[in-house]
Amino acid sequence: MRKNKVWHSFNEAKEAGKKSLAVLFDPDDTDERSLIESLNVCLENNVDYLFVGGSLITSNNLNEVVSMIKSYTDIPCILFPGNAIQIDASADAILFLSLISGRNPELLIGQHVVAAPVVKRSNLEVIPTGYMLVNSGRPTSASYISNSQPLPNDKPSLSASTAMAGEMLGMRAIYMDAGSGAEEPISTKVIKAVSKSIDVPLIIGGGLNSTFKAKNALDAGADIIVIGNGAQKNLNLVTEVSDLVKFYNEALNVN
Ligand SMILES: CC(C)=CCC/C(C)=C/CC/C(C)=C/CC/C(C)=C/COP(=O)(O)OP(=O)(O)O
Ligand SMILES: O=P(O)(O)OC[C@@H](O)CO
Ligand SMILES: [Mg+2]
Repeated sequence: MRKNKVWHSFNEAKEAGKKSLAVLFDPDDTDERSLIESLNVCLENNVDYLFVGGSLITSNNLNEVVSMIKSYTDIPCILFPGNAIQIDASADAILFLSLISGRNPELLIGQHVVAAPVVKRSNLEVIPTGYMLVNSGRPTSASYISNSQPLPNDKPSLSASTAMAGEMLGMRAIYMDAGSGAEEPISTKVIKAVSKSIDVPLIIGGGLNSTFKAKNALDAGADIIVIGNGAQKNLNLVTEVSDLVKFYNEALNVN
């Protein structure tokens, strides 16, 4: 297992008050040409992390996507797996997600038992991550596939207590997700409550398809914001959101 290089970069940034941007690639929605185009934009804009994964991957190209990311960029490539078959040893790290918002044992510990020997043999950096789905209006792929009930978007203390429990269990990051393509992102009240309750890095994603929504998440306390669908539909969003993140970091004088 690699030393905790990626996690340290999450944590050092957080401690310095620095915000980071991750772009999510879903292998099912990625072809070679658009991937190269997107990677160039990520490189030009100094995107901090590249996440790769999906709730359900029907294609067989996880390895190709990771290999292309590794050969075109030196941006850390981080697996964001929907299940135990989404493991590729050539990535840099894996968010070892446990779905702590749900009560489905398969996603709390089951897939992890299946994945553990494969991950152990790899050189992947493992980042134990409490994954919390938050209701975003309509069901998302992640809420449907996980057969779990997301946290309500208007009960900050439920999310805060869940995140605290995850941290107390030893999770080294919390990823709160409204789900890919969410109609509504996670409310700022929920993000604020969670951010105040934990010390580990807080990743926020789902439905961040405008700079306005990205800014709200950052203002509320997100350390890392993730954009997926929005970037896929409009690559300019990567430039706009990374300019926003740079603006924050310059204002903090931590660039
Ligand atoms: C630790 C290992 C190996 C697996 C963990 C498995 C767990 C707990 C998964 C959590 C539940 C889940 C299904 C998460 C999916 C997260 C993800 C990669 C979302 C990406 O977006 P999609 O949900 O694919 O969006 P689209 O509907 O746009 O395709
Ligand atoms: O695709 P979007 O809506 O940007 O969501 C990104 C990610 O958090 C989904 O799991
Ligand atoms: Mg998907």
